Amino acid sequence: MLLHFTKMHGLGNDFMVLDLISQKVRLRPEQIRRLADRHFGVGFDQLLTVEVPTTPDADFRYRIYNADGSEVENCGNGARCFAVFVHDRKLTNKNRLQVETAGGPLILLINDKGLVTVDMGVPRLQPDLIPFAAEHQAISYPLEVAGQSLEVGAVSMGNPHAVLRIDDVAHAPVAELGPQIENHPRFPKRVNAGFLQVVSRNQGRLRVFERGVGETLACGTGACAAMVYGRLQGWFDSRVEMQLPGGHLQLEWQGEGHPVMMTGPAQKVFEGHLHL
Ligand SMILES: N[C@H](CCC[C@H](N)C(=O)O)C(=O)O
Repeated sequence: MLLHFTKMHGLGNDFMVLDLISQKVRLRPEQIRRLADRHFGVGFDQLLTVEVPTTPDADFRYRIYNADGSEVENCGNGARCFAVFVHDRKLTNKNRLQVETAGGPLILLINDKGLVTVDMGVPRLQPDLIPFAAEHQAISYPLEVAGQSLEVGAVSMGNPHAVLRIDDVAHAPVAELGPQIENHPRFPKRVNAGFLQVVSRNQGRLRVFERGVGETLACGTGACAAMVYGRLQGWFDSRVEMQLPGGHLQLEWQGEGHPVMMTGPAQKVFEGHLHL
C-alpha cells in the first residue's frame, strides 16, 4: 500500500501526519517505532492521525503516538500542526475546530498571522487523574530520584507531567534525571519531565524530557503544565512567554477551573509517500 504523509513541526517538535479519513491503514507499534527512526524511517517525535470523530460535537478525532509506539492522550505542538494540516488538505475550511483526543476535547483557532491558538482544556491536579501516587493533592510533592529528594509539580494536560524548578535550563540535568523521572514508579503511566527556569513573572525557560521520546526541542503540553505549576507556586502571572529550545509559546491561564490557552506556530516541511 502507498501511504501519503506530511512532515510538520511545532518549534522543532516534529511529526509525521497521516490523513486517515481519505486513506485507511492501521499501524502496529513496531511499525510506528520503525517509521519514527531517524535513520531507517521518516523520523519524528510523534505520529499524528486525522480521523473521523466519534462524538457529534467534534469536527475530527486527533490521535497521537510517541516514537516508542505508545498512544498518548494529548500533544500541544501537534494540535497546532493538526489545524494547519486539515486546512492544507482541504478537509475543512473552518477556522475554529473542535477535536477529540484521548485526553479530552481541544479547541483549535487559526488566526490571520498563521499562528494557532489552542484551548488546551482545564489542567487536572488531582493525583488520581494525573495519574500520580500521592496521599492528597498538593502544589508540589517530594520525589526521591537517583538518591536525591526533588520537589516537583504534578499536572495533567490530558497527559501526565512532572515539573522541576531549576536555576538555569542550560545546565539542567535533563539526560541524567529525565529518564528516571519518566519511569518513576509513582507515575503508573510514566510521565513527561519538565525542567523549568523562572525568568520573570511573565517569562519562563523550559526543557522537557518527553515520555516515550526523550528530550525534544519543544513540548506544548509540557509548557502548559510548567505554566500551571509556576502560577500555583506564585511565580507567574496569568500570561507567560515560555521559551523552549525550539522557540517560544504564549500561554494564558486564569487559574484553577479555567483552561490553558496556548498560541504558537506550526510549519509544514515536506510531503511524502511510503510503501507499507
Ligand atoms: N510525549 C507526550 C506526548 C507529546 C507531547 C508534546 N510533544 C506536546 O507538544 O505536547 C506524552 O507521552 O504524553
